[in-house]
Amino acid sequence: HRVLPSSLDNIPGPASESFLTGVFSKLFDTDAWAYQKSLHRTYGNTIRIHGILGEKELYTYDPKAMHHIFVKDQSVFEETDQFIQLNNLIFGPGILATLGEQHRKQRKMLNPIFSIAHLRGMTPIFYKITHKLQDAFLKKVQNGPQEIEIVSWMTRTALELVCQSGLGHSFDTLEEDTAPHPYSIAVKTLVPKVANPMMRYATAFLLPLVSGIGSASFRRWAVNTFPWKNLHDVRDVVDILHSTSVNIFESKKEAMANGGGTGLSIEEKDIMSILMKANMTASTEESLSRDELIGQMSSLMFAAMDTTSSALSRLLQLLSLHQDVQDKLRKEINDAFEAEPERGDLPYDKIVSLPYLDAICRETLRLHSPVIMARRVARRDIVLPLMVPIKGLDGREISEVYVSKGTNVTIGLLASNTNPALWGADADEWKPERWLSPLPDEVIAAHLPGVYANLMTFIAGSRACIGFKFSQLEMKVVLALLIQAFRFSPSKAEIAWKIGGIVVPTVVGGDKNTPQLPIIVEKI
Ligand code: HEM
Repeated sequence: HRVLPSSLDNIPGPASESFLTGVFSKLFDTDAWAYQKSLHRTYGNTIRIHGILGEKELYTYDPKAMHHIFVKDQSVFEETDQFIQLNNLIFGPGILATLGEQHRKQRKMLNPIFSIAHLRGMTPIFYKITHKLQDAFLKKVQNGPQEIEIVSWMTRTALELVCQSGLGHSFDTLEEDTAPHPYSIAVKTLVPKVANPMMRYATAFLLPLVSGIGSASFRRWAVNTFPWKNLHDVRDVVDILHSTSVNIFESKKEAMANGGGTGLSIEEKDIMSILMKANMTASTEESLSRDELIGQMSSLMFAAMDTTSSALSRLLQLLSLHQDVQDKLRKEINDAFEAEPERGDLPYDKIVSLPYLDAICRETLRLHSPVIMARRVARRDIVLPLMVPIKGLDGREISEVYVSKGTNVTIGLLASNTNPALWGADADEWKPERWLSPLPDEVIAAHLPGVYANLMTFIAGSRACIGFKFSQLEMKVVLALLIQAFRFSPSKAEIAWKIGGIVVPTVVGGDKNTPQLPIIVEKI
C-alpha cells in the first residue's frame, strides 16, 4: 500500500501533504469542516487519500459501497487493528474490542437487553434522573435568568442515565455543585487521545513491541518510570475506568449471590444485571468470561456518555438559536403532558412518537452527527461496487473499486447525511420540517444502510450502535422536561464545534481543550 502500484492509483484524490502523515493532519484536524467539504465538492463520493507513511487509503460515502462495507461484506471490512488493540488495552475484551466470533457472541447476549421491551421498562429511571436535572436547573434560575454551562450538565446526565439503567449504579446526585465523577473526567481526557487516528497508529506500532515484554508488574514499572506525561495520563485514566468497573461488578456479583440486588434500579432491570443473569444460564460456549463482562461495563459507559452529551448540547444550542422551533416544540410537549392522566410523565410509546420532537432529533442527528467518520480495514481482497461511478485519472468510468487486503477505508458518516445529491440543495440547513413530509425520492432510492432514519449517524449492520434507541429515549426525555420548564437563549459567547472523535463545542477565545457551551436559561 505504500510503494507498489495499487488499484487506488487511478482514483482521483488530494495530493499528499507530507510523507509522514499524508492528508491526515488536514482530514482529521479538529477544524476539518471546510477541508472535508472541499474534498466532497471536488472529488465526489469516493476518493483516494494518502495516510501514514505514504499509505493509499479509500474514503467513501457512496451508498452502495457503504452497504457492502457495513452489511453485505461486513465480515471483510472489520474494525482496524489499531482500534481493537487500543480499545482492548483501555476497556478490556468488551464489545468495543472484539472481532469475529467473540464479537458475535457478545452482541447476541447484549442485543435483547437494548430492545424496545426493555427500554419501556427502563423509562421510569430516565424520568427519575431527568427530574433531578430539572430541579437542579430550577434552583439555579429561581431568581432570574442565568448563564449555564450546558456540556458538563449534559455529560453528568448522560453518565448517570447509562450508569443507573446500564449498570444499576449511581455516580452523581445531579445536585447543583457536585463535582463531576472522576470517571467522567477520565473519559473526557481519553476521548481525543483514543479517537485520533495518528495516536492510534503510534500505539499500533508501539503496542506489539512492548506488550509481550516481561511480566505485568515489570511493564507497569516501565510505564511508571518512563518520563512521558501523556503515557502517565492514559495510565491513570485506564486505572480509573478499570477499577470503577471492577468495583461495580464485584458489588453486583455479591448482591446477586446473596439473593438481592443493588437496590438502585427498578427490579434490577439494568443492562448489567440482566446480562449477568443471562450469562449464568448460557451454555459454556455462549457465556462470557469475567473480563468480558467487566469490559462491557467500561465499553458501555464510554460509548454512551460523550456521544449523547454532544447530541443533547447541540439540540439545546439549536433550540436556543431558533425560538420559533422551541415554542412549537414546547406546545407539542405541554399538550401531550396535559393529556396524560394526572399530568404524569409520558410513557415510552407516547414520548418516542411525538412527531415534532422526533423531527427535531432526526434533523439534529442528520446535520450534526456526533461521530462524523468510521474506519475499517479490508481483511481480504474484495471488489466494492459503487452506486455513483467516478471518472478515473485515465478518463475511464469506474463503477467498482478493487480493494486489496489491508486497505484502510474511511467512511464519511456526516458526508452521507449531508449529501446534496440525496438530501437536496438545502442539505446543510437545519430544517426539522423536512421530516414531517415524505423524504426525497433520491434518499429512498439510495437504500442507505444506516439503522436509523436513512442516516449513517449510528452506522449500519452488525456493528451498528447498540444504543441508538436508548439514546433516542434519553434525548427525548431530557428535552421534554427541560423545554417544558425553561426557555433557552444564546449567550454572548461565540461557539466553535471541534472534531475530536466526538464533535464537541468550545468557546472561541476560551480553553480550546475544554468542551463548553454557555446558554442562558430562564424559568417559564
Ligand atoms: C447520540 C448518541 C450516540 C451516537 C451518535 C452513537 C454513535 C455510534 C457509532 C457511530 C458507533 C459505531 C462506531 C464504529 O463502529 O466505528 C457506535 C457504536 C456503539 N455504541 Fe453508540 N452512539 C450513541 C449512543 C450510544 C449509547 C447511549 C450507547 C449505550 C447505552 C451506545 C453504545 C454503543 C456500543 C456498545 C457500540 C459498539 C457496538 C459494536 O461494536 O458492536 N451508543 N455508536
